[in-house]
Amino acid sequence: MSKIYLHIANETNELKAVVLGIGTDQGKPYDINPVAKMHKEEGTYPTEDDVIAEIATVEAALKAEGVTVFRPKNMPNQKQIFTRDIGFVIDDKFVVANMKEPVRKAEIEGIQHVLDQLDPDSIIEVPEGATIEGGDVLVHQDHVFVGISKRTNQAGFEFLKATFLDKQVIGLNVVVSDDPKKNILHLDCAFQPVGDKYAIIYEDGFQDKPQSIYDLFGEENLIKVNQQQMNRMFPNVFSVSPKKVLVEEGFTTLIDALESRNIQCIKVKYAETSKLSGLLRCSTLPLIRA
Ligand SMILES: NC(=O)NCCC[C@H](N)C(=O)O
Repeated sequence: MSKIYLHIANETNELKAVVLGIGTDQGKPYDINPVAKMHKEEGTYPTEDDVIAEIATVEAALKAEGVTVFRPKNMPNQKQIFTRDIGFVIDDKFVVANMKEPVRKAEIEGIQHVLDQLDPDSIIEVPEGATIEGGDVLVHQDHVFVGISKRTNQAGFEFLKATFLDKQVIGLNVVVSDDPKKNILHLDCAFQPVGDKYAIIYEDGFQDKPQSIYDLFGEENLIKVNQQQMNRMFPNVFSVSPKKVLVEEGFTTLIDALESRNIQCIKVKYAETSKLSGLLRCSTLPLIRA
């Protein structure tokens, strides 16, 4: 079996290998976050066929960029779209997430064939009591940003801090609400580095001003989005390199903002999947970046 040599130092370096979610065999609609709950109640929940079709366009776009794309094995009655949350890579370590929502705990079994290709010493398990989901973890060279959210608790943050001693691990409390317009499900719904020095940010998604982000990026390099844009998940794009980003095709103001900074946008349709409260970063689990 060929080995996978993990390497993730940031959110933007040239992408070499990724695990992209699948939309098949999802089982019943779930309401584990306020946005999905709203769509379930209002009868606007996305169909399985639409989600499958949208993910297929992402797969094609990634392959066109020369990226090796791994997929989860289909499991009956499991939503396996948002691979980002089930595990994450920091440098050469794979942290197996401890999912807060019981209904998502089995998803990791779908990527066992990927885990089998890793050096067993590179796999880190999260201790009981600590919950962490990958959407709350963003690596930025010597820094790791950790969203403390409904899904990732203080113990999860402390665990990462104690495990990655050579990193500065920064905890950021995000806004947790039952209101679908206000809730920040994971840190990557409110913040994401992009390009070689920029970051997309929804400032009101944090309980306190995220000073560390201002200090590290500089306010002039922050691409600020408003609540309506956050609700459409503008911060949740996905970089294939510092010069190229996958973006939902309807995010025209963001596309302009990125292109004016010399970041090329690969446009994909992902609006139906976004109704589950996840977009492109949420659907991808990078394993290797340059
Ligand atoms: N990183 C993310 O924000 N992931 C999106 C997960 C959406 C999924 N429906 C959930 O509620 O867990």
